[in-house]
Amino acid sequence: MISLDQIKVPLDVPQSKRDDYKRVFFEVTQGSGRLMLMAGDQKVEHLNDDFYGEGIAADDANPEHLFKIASHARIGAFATQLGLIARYAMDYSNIRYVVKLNSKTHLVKTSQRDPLSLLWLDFEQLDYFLQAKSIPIVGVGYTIYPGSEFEPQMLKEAARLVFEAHQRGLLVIIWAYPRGKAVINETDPHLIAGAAGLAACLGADFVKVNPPRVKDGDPHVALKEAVAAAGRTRLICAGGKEVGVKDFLTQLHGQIHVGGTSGNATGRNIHQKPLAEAIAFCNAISAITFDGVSVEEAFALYKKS
Ligand SMILES: O=P(O)(O)OC[C@H]1O[C@](O)(COP(=O)(O)O)[C@@H](O)[C@@H]1O
Repeated sequence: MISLDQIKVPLDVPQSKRDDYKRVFFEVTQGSGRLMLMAGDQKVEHLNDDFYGEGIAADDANPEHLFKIASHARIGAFATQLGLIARYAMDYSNIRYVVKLNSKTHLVKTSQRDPLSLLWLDFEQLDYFLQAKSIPIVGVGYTIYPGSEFEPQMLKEAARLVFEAHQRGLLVIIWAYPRGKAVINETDPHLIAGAAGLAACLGADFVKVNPPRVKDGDPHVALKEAVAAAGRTRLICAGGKEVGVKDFLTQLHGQIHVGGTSGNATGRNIHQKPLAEAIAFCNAISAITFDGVSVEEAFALYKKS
């Protein structure tokens, strides 16, 4: 557990917003310093590939499934685009929202053109919701693709976004995915560590990376370089394609307790399940992330729910 006065408030958070920032950080991490983020931005990134088809629960065909899960399960926060929030949050106002401010589809392949994902909105639109105070917006998210020929544009937007968000007492999560014709291996541990350090230089509060892959040895040990490179920016791992529940919980436990990560941001492994199972799965992930329970205890919680 961490106490409020142990939270290092970045210097781009004005004095008037320091308490807001600390409160949001404490709420989102449930006092643990770790983040359990439910990722619901894939309706853009992967269009309907992640939401309809073999092995995917029929519940997932409708975007409201995401909100039903997020509002009934134990999660730190739910990340999605502002348009979906505007359409559903009036019925799901108990969710802590992270607004994903840039997104792109996967239709243009990297082999055709390097990835470029730019801001959809300015903070002026976000301020409309922040001032209305009708729904809890706790942070913003932005994806960078280090190695893309368009990285300068994304880095410039990301740096300004961090400043503007911190000026409002909001948290910032940077999705850092090395990608582009110049990137030979997106899951190389050393490259992922570089991307994590880049997010630290942007001033992010959390950086999300895809877990590194290694030919031999423990992939969780390979995470240590990235966790160290991120410094005070806390590193979390993406969930990836759906795997078995126990395998996922084992992987998460190893990432945290061997790799030293500060949690996880999961999409498909949660929302491709029917509602009851998805909620139970979130609760099991949160028990590991926030309460430090064992894989067996978390799996028992999942089975019981
Ligand atoms: O690496 P890709 O294919 O661009 O995936 C990006 C997507 O993966 C995530 O980072 C995590 O989602 P998953 O847990 O489903 O992998 C999403 O937030 C994001 O939209």
